[in-house]
Amino acid sequence: MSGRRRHSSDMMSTPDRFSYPPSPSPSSYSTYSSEKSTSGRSRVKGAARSVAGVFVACFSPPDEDSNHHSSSAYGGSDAFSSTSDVSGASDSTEGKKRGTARGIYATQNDSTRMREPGSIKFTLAEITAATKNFSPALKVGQGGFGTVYKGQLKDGTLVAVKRAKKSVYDKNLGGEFLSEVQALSKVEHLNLVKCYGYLHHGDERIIVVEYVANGTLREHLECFNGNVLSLASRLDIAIDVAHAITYLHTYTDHPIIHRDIKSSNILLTDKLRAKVADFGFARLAADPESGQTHVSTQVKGTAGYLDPEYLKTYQLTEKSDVYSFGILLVEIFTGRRPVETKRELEERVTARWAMKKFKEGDAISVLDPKLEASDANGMVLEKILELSLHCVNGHRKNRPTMRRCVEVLWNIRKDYKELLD
Ligand SMILES: Nc1ncnc2c1ncn2[C@@H]1O[C@H](COP(=O)(O)OP(=O)(O)OP(=O)(O)O)[C@@H](O)[C@H]1O
Repeated sequence: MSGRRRHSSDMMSTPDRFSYPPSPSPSSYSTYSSEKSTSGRSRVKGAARSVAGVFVACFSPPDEDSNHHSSSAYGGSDAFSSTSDVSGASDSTEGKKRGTARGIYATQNDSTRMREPGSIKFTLAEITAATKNFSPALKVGQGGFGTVYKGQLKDGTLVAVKRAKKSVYDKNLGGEFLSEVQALSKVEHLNLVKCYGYLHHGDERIIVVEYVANGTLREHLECFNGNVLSLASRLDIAIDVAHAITYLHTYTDHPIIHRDIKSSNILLTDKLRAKVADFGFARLAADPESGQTHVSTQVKGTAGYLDPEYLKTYQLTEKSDVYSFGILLVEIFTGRRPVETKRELEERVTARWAMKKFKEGDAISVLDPKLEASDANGMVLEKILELSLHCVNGHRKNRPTMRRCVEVLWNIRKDYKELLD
């Protein structure tokens, strides 16, 4: 996302303090922990292995086999066995300067014809009109895929126009690009950024998505607009995100694995409702040779969120998203990034630090200092950490499904409201 990035992360442990409303028993998690079919899996190879290897070494997930069943709910193996110096979420690399839009636009062909109503194909004329010829004034961000512009379609719809950078483009990706975007454009959920369509013209690859006006979750955690996200809002946002991922995982007969759940991919509306962005785009940005340039970009850019079992096996499943979601939960309630390289060693990996405190019965000390350390907030934090501890279990089969996470979060919100009433 934009240039406002930093680093952070963490883990969990077992509570036996806080006599708040009963928390889901360990067994309630294990009910949902059985592994799903391998239908949605993919294998990444090549360069990814070497990059990923670095992170395997950094995190070296402990395989505490003794903690598989109900015991795993409390202190089961986690992925944070080391506090090695991990370079956390770093900025994506800038794409090279592109040819001017005017130059491309001058090539009159099919792409400049007006779009059929309902078509997801955009014409270059539409895109250049919407973005005022890719006006720098309308640039809203830069990510691994390329540059993002705010735009307005003829009918007034605000859109985000994501223009692939050169390094992402490859002729061999043509068919895949189209089929991916066509598939993604059918996915509709209140908490997912809607994909409106694409432009595939010459060496241009452009994706047009719903514009979400109120910045990223990461920016809000940093109070970029001067406002502190309340605990209730954070809980709502966590639930919105869980709904979105659950929807992707249960999407028709072809589950979609997001692959890049992180706070900078969560966009907020004016009413602070969350919309998850960039689902399914990882493959669009993949290097056709290695099978995954963007995956390696992600390994670098979002190290703190990466499933250690994925790093070991290169097999991506829905449970990899669950792991990232667990890290995100810790981030939302501590306010810290998954990896905070400037902190002292024991606090550098946020989830590990938080889990340790949680297990010591001192969860409240990891609450975002911008929030009041009240009993009600403490209760929520305890339960959130308990859930995220399960999500970040080193063994994916012990992690809950996203559907289960939703249920747990609903209960936490219910308990919170009751406590406040
Ligand atoms: N749909 C959108 N609506 C409004 N702004 C957006 C939208 N999508 C992206 N942005 C802005 O553009 C920035 C870059 O987004 P992009 O998704 O390309 O990169 P990223 O997710 O931060 O990076 P990476 O590719 O490494 O995951 C975001 O930080 C956000 O500020």
